[in-house]
Amino acid sequence: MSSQQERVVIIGSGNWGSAASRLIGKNVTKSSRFEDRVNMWVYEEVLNGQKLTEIINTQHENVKYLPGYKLPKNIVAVPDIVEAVKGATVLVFVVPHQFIRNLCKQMKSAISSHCRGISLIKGIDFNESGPLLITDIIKSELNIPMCALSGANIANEIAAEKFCETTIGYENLEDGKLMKELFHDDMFRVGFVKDVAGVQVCGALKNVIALGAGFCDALEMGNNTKSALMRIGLIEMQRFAKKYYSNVKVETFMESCGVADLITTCYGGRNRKCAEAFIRTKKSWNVLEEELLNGQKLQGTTTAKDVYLTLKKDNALEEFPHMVTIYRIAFEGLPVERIVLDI
Ligand SMILES: NC(=O)c1ccc[n+]([C@@H]2O[C@H](COP(=O)([O-])OP(=O)(O)OC[C@H]3O[C@@H](n4cnc5c(N)ncnc54)[C@H](O)[C@@H]3O)[C@@H](O)[C@H]2O)c1
Ligand SMILES: O=P(O)(O)OC[C@H](O)CO
Repeated sequence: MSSQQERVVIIGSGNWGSAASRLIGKNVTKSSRFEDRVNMWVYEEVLNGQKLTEIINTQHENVKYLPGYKLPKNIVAVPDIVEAVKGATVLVFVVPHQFIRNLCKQMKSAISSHCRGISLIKGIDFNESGPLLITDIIKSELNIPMCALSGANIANEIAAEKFCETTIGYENLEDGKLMKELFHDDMFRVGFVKDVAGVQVCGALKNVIALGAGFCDALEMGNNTKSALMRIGLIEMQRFAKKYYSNVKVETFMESCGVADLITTCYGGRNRKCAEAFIRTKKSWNVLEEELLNGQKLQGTTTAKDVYLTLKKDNALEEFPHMVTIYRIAFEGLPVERIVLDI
């Protein structure tokens, strides 16, 4: 190991975190630019009496979040976040968005000034002044430059090495190229846009539109209806991006992180699945998350709520009728048929 080499650390080990570790673990060994060993911070839990970190480090499989796929042996599960990030020069953030702030606070003291990061997180945070990008939260906590990666990327399909594309949003092209080396492969094609905000707004808001797609599926409305809702959703995603991030590029919505992710998530994602079940079973979101996702997390419900509250505060509900209807069906008992009638 040379001291010039990049030390990569993955923060998170869920479904996507584990699938991403397969790409990263393989790619670091192909280039002398990187150390071979990659620490993966794991939120520790015990399965049948054995710690998840021990299972990963001995069986090389995340049997809970990505069963059936081996992780490369150079991926090392570490339960202590400060120990995991020690000496890191590249941080890959891939946790459900609600945990990011707390994790940054925990690791802050161990992060060096020459570190760079990339967020694979699809979510957004909000405070009284408006929406907050996950990369901006990380930047403000850790003071490191950030890229974002998002795309039509259902983790299990990537683990199965089925072809897909993704998009890296960068501010500094050299950082973008470094991140591309970590992820790109014949079956996982990386594209670039100089639009960190656009990539993340797409990734967060498609989760809200996916709830609408699930409601539509519960109504058995068919493909034409779902396509109409997706088209309207895409327009509202763009409108939201322009309203809060004036530099977002319209081309970003044509990349994998935009229209392609919207399509994949409205057909194959967890948000769609839980939203259909929400209507069919009348169970609460928490119960459905617990029953259907085996520890994986829903992002769309929190985002739908935060988007709604932000738009309400800004007197902008009328500009976003589809996202408002989705919120009201999800949280205010609005009849599901309104998903179509409100168009
Ligand atoms: N799964 C996918 O197909 C996919 C694809 C692209 C992007 N994403 C995005 O990637 C991000 C991570 O999702 P994922 O699918 O890897 O995770 P996941 O939903 O599969 O798993 C949840 C993870 O959260 C961890 N966790 C639980 N409680 C925690 C706590 N208190 N603090 C910290 N961590 C805790 C669990 O250990 C687990 O690793 C999300 O923003 C998601 O939207 C997911
Ligand atoms: O399962 P979802 O709904 O969180 O979506 C997964 C990915 O974001 C699809 O690209």
